Amino acid sequence: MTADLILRTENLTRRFAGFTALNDVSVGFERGKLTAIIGPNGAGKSTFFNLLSGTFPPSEGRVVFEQRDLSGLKQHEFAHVGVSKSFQITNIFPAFSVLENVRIALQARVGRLNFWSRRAALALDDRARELLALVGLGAHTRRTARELAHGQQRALEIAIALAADPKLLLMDEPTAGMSPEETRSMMDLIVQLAAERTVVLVEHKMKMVMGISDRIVVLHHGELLATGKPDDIRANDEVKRVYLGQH
Ligand SMILES: Nc1ncnc2c1ncn2[C@@H]1O[C@H](COP(=O)(O)OP(=O)(O)OP(=O)(O)O)[C@@H](O)[C@H]1O
Repeated sequence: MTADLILRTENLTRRFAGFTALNDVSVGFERGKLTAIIGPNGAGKSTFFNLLSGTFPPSEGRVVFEQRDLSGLKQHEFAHVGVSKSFQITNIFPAFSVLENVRIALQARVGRLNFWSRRAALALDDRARELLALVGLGAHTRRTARELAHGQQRALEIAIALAADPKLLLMDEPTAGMSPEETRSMMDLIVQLAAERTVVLVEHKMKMVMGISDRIVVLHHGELLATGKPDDIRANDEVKRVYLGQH
């Protein structure tokens, strides 16, 4: 049986001034699954993420989402085709309330026309509250975004990414800089989100994603080292060798 792939890369390559950060990576991502892209420092994970999310174009090869070649698509067009991302860097309006931050993201999606109808505005508020409840911020809707703890700001970014109702959610090191407690609740949230949509996340810490991912993609020196189920990856000698001494 062939897997139902929502996203695949074909010979994806990215060079920076002659240095090849990602080399000839062809890999598929299954629909409805949680896939983690892992690899040691400098493996090419961020480069891969930025190519998947359209931050910059490949030097060679292509990214295909639902049979559509995304090459040449502008950054904002990714959300329109169903791909949203949550960044490592915060992407929120710090002076606005938590609710407003999500409402603005929802507004961007429905367009200007509906904005002046009171009913439409209330529907947006309801949806924003729903998304905030989903990410665990239901009790914080009126606070300004800058008042939130780091982990809560990351959760807010996710609510903003979900406002586009993506088929595919891309996350770059979602637990970076988090306390152990924040990390645990973020992992729970990721599992919950992955139950309803395809999630691809980049993560430096291998142990953390092993327990929650359906599939793992391992990069090393910009190349695809292995791909498979967590158990296969754990047992893979090359992966063990690459990670030895790292943790
Ligand atoms: N804009 C750039 N210009 C030049 N070299 C770059 C650029 N971006 C990345 N690189 C190089 O490409 C390689 C892969 O970097 P990348 O950030 O993709 O790795 P990574 O796996 O995300 O690493 P880390 O876990 O340390 O974040 C590194 O050697 C890096 O120095």
